[in-house]
Amino acid sequence: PQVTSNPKPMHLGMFEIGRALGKGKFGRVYLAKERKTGFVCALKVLHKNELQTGRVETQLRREVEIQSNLRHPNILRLFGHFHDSKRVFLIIEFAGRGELYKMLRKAGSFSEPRAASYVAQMASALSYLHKKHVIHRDIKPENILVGSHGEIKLSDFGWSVHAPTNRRTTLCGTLDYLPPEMLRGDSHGEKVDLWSLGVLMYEFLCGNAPFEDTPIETQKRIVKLNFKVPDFVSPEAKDLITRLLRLDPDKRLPLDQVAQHPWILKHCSKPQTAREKQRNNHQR
Ligand SMILES: Cc1cc(Cn2cc(-c3c(Cl)cnc4nc(-c5cn(C)nc5C)[nH]c34)cn2)no1
Repeated sequence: PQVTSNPKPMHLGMFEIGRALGKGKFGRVYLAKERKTGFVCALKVLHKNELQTGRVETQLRREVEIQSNLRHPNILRLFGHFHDSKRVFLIIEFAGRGELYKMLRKAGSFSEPRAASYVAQMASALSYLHKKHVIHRDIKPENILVGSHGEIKLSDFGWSVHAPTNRRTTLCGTLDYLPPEMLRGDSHGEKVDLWSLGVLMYEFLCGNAPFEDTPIETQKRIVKLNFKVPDFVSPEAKDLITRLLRLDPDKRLPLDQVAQHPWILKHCSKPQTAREKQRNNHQR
């Protein structure tokens, strides 16, 4: 829906509701079409009573506040929101190819060119976020969707905050992606997303997270940096993973150097236009 200068109140009747696309802890997501314009979107329906018991209203408010102001090709758009007596509705960009983690589970692991393309797109999205001093804090395959041209879309800003900060809400879900400073409850900054990018890249290439274990063992392995990159991973990819998975946040490779890393350049150099090919051939 185009946001007009005099926005009319939004309500459920504006939308034709289609099939369920997925479900999360506090509700479901449906395919939806705005009746007036035919605009297709995803409508996330959350139940107020469950939000209250889950004490996640603050996170939801933050998710709406942060995500509605973001504009980047690799960040899922939040176009607007409205509510009725029982439910909150988020009008979200529809990602045409669905959830990345389902693709990862089906494929087992991704090829190095495919993983490099995803890591490069993530680095671009995170660089945009960090320039706005927003940290995502919950980078994992489950929070990445895929657009209709195969581009990735970072979503679920329920854990995002403005840096620096420390955590006030109890952690829930997998610990696999948490950096040591968040496990310790220390104050932390944008560099937590660099650690999670390293965990994400490892999982893309290996099919499992580097510190995957029982919750207690995972925490011990994270703080001791106890992981091994399998031999089938190329030396360049292993180099990038080890430059991101550093206990000291200040030693993690900055995003602009991630984008320029040999492994990324090897797989992601943009295809040359015919003119560029012609010019390069003349220069040989
Ligand atoms: C509640 C709740 C559920 C979820 C997880 N979730 C996200 C979606 C979703 C969104 Cl938000 C936007 N676009 C989507 N496109 C799909 C999709 C496309 N195909 C071909 N298959 C699927 C599935 N899902 C989308 C659905 N569930 N987070 O909070």
